[in-house]
Order: sequence, then structure tokens, then C-alpha cells
Amino acid sequence: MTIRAVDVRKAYGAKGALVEALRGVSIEVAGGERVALLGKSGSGKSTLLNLLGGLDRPSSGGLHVGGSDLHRLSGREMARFRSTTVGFVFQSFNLIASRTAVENVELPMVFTGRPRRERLAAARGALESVGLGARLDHRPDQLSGGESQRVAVARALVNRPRVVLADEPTGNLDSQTARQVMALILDHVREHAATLVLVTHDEELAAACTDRVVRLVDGRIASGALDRE
Ligand SMILES: Nc1ncnc2c1ncn2[C@@H]1O[C@H](COP(=O)(O)OP(=O)(O)OP(=O)(O)O)[C@@H](O)[C@H]1O
Repeated sequence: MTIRAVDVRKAYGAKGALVEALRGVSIEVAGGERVALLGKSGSGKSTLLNLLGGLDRPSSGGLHVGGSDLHRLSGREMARFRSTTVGFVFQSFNLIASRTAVENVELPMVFTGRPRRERLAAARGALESVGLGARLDHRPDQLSGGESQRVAVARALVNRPRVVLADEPTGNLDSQTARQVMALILDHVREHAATLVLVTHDEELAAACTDRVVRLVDGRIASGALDRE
């Protein structure tokens, strides 16, 4: 699924204390392509990723993912787009503390209308596929960091998203666990010809796991916006 941002700007805060996180970003990522977003802290990487996944809205500019013009969607349509099309993985896992592993993975399926029994079976299957079949009923505080991130990956991928957006997914993991987590994400991307945008500080990870590196500097793209660059 193709992702396209056209002259996207994003400012936070009110007049007088305005932070311009993105200052006119245009980028295209082809269906099935894997792109890394690199840049210094504060350069706008997470802001851009959140806009591409419909977690936030731009101040101006166009965002097109597959056939959807994200900037035109209602809140309800946006929630549907996120749950059916996008899988998010965050550095800090973002699991729901009061829910078990299986309940966390079930959550994105609630919007699909599948019956609960089927959702739970799919959640169990997804956890088994990331090697957590023995941790189904554990809550996040009963899991290690690596296990938590594998639950988060199972949750992100359970609806078979055509777009995977990962924000420093291995930032809190040791190198061996980091490799396992990246392998799970990359296997999904390959198997489903999904589009991957990976935010990272790690040049080596970017080179090993993606087809193209896009660099952000102060809210603008410095290089890599087009695949011929
Ligand atoms: N919700 C917010 N409210 C106000 N300012 C924000 C908000 N989110 C981000 N910013 C500001 O926007 C700019 C870009 O932030 P962003 O998180 O996109 O950068 P980043 O490149 O992902 O950084 P890091 O590598 O540290 O995660 C920063 O100056 C940040 O302080």
C-alpha cells in the first residue's frame, strides 16, 4: 500500500509558543517498500510517523495512504483506518497495564466485528507465533521488556496490516532481543508485502532492515524523499 505525504506541516502549541515540528515534508513510500526515518532528536520523526498512521492530524498538507485521504477522514473513519490498515509498534510498548497479554492482542480486533471466541483464538495464535504461548494470561508488569515488545508486535500485526509503522521498536531492548523483534516485523512485511516505515537512531539497523533511508533535519527532509535519490 503506497504512502504519500504532500507538503505536510505540523505545529504544536499556541501563537507565541509555537513549535514547528514539520515544515513542509513531502515523501512517497511504495507498497511493499521498507523505509527508515533517521534524524536527530526533535527533528520530527515521531511526528511524521504519527501523521502517516492517522494518530494525529497535520496543520496543513495532504496525507494519502492507499485509497484514503487521511486529512479528509472523520474521527470515526480515522479510527477504522488505523485498526484495519496500520500496525504500530512503539519504543515503550504501550500495552494496557490492566489487561493480560491475550486481551492486549485482542483489542485491535474489537473493531472488526469478529466474535469474541474467534478474536481470542486469533490472539492466542498471534502470541504463539511470537513465542509467547506460555505467557497468554500474564499482565505487562509480569513480562520482561522483550516479552512486552513481542506482545506489542503480536498486537500490531494481528489484523494483518498492509502498513507497519515502528517508532524505535528496539530502543529499549538488548541486541539479541532486538534482532528477534525486528525479524518478527520483517517477516510480516515480507509475507504480506506490507509497507514499513521504521523510525530509528541506529544507522546499522536502518541499513540492515530497510531499502531506503530518509533523513529529517529540523522538520524538513534532507535526503532520501524519492527512491531515485
Ligand atoms: N505534543 C507535543 N506538543 C508540543 N510539542 C511537541 C509535541 N510533540 C512533539 N513536539 C515537538 O516537536 C518537535 C519534533 O518532535 P518529534 O517527537 O517528532 O521528534 P523526533 O525526531 O521523533 O525526536 P526523538 O528522536 O527524540 O524521539 C520537537 O521539538 C518536540 O519538542
